[in-house]
Amino acid sequence: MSLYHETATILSAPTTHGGTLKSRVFSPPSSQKTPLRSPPSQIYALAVESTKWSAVLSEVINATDLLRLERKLTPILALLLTHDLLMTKAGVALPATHGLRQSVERHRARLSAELVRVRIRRGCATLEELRALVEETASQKNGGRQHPRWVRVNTLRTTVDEQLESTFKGYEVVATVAEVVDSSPTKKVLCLDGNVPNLLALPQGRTADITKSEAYKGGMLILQDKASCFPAVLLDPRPDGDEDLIDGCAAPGNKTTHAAAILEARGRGATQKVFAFEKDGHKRAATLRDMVRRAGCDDFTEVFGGTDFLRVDPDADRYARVGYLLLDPSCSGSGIVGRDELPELCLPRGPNEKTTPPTTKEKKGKKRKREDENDQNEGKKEMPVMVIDDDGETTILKSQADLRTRITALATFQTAVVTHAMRFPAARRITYSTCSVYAGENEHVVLRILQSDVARQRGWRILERKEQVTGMKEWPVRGDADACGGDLTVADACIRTYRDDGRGTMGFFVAGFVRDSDSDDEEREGSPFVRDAEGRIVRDENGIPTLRATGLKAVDLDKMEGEEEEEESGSEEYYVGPEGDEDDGDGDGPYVRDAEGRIVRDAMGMPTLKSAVRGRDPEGDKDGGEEWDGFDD
Ligand SMILES: C[S@@+](CC[C@H](N)C(=O)[O-])C[C@H]1O[C@@H](n2cnc3c(N)ncnc32)[C@H](O)[C@@H]1O
Repeated sequence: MSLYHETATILSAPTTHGGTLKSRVFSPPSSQKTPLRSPPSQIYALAVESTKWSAVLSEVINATDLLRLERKLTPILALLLTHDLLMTKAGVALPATHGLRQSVERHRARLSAELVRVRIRRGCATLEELRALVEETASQKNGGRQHPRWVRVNTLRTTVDEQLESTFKGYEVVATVAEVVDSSPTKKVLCLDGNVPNLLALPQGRTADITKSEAYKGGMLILQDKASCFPAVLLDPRPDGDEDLIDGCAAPGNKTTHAAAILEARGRGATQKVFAFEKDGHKRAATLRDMVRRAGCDDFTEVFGGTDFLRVDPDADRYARVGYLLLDPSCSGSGIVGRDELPELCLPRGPNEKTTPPTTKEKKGKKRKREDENDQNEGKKEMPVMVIDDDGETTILKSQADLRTRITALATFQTAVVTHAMRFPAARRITYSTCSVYAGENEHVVLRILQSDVARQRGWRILERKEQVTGMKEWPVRGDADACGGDLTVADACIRTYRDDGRGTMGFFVAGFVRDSDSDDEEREGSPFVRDAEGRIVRDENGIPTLRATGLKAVDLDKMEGEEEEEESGSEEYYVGPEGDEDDGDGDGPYVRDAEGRIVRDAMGMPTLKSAVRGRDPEGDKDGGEEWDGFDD
């Protein structure tokens, strides 16, 4: 069977049977009689792209009367072949003499001419504009209107400023995610996120700008949902004490490389390391290694592929200095955006279907039939379903009881992973995250962890909201109080995101744990040196640290003799622009820039809005004015 027949079969199967399109293609049930001969990735891509284009292409096919002229073509085959003929560079992936290929190539000129008409009818001046419109429409159908394309700038290899000057040159920098998602799909706009440093939001329609860029290929840009950046930000690894960091469930490596980038940006100690564990010893481990290398942290990150984190000995010498652990174990993946949703498939009319409008009687009959079908589908939609976990595991769930059993099993594993992490002797900060929306995998797991013997014996407690790093503390969506048994402190400490709430993220959950005996503040209390907001020891240009007790340089004899230290300027000269809207019409966007045109950020990397600076008393408030609290909220 050809790629086209196989894809047609997959697309024709009722979606209530056999799970999502992805699962049907990549993990077909063992009951499937004939295994797929074409590469699953090709089938999947053809199915998704043709579905996205199906409204446009059905109009083209209907206008050319293709199905009446080519009686061997079914509507779905006509759609798939026309897609490849008109929308891909390579054309139809069949030999030139193949009957299917000829059946559409014979009509190439008319099909192309009709495509131009359809494009003009949709008000698009170019095919590129039509493509963007199709992408936009598809993402709206996925609830994607609220979902920008999130891009993490990998500071191990580049900076936001460098990227604004290169990959995103010519982009308008706007102040809110809403402006990005509401802009025209072809518009070059982006915004800098207000919760996660070095994260950009772009319109979905500009994804190709990223994926085709040298920066992306060179590991400078990483496509990562905003919510998936929260764990590394909340973990907040610092260089004090030269503590090592573990990612216990690491592949494909988004969070490992993010945590490594944060550590490096803060002046990683010369011996500080990241250990990344991945149970899968094959593809996922290879992807993790590749990502670590591409992201540029392989010199201080050790990858342990094929290693079960639960079997790693916390008391081994190698891990004696592990202070931070990031845990993002397998979960139900129920918060992932776009997992089940495909845009609606519109098929062209068959040769015998009428083009004239149906009579009232026909309409009534059809309506009743459709309602019957819908009712049946509604009944079937719930169960059975095939769920794919976030790490690709497929499970068939026949009933709500099955779902509960699955969540309970996952929760037991998730609890075991975090309580195991709590056994590392020097550990003092842990994050636990899932891309699940179920309380059973989230708040309930947090409560179980807090009540565990190891947590009590070793002094672990929840990382409260007020102790969280800037950006996470301000995130407004918190844990579910009921699911936390009414414990408001724990609920407020938990961070949630929902995929349909207009904040542009996937569904996600993260919570942090700290050890009381070893908390950050106490650690810093014990430190003899002054540290900046990022935890770095403050040094002068010669590298001499500043003593906390005296505020003097540790070996600065002049100062010790009482000489006044020259006051640091503290406030650079910023061009803020005249009063008015955020952009001020000066063409350089809503943010404050320094004399060299770079966006000014605070110690956490958050950009400074002009409006925030404008309200400031020029004499007072030298340390930054209003606190940044995010764009979305
Ligand atoms: C949710 S994914 C991690 C995603 C990753 N944090 C990221 O952001 O790229 C969970 C990963 O944990 C791995 N895993 C599951 N059980 C594990 C275990 N006991 N030890 C180590 N890794 C495990 C899975 O194979 C999967 O790759």
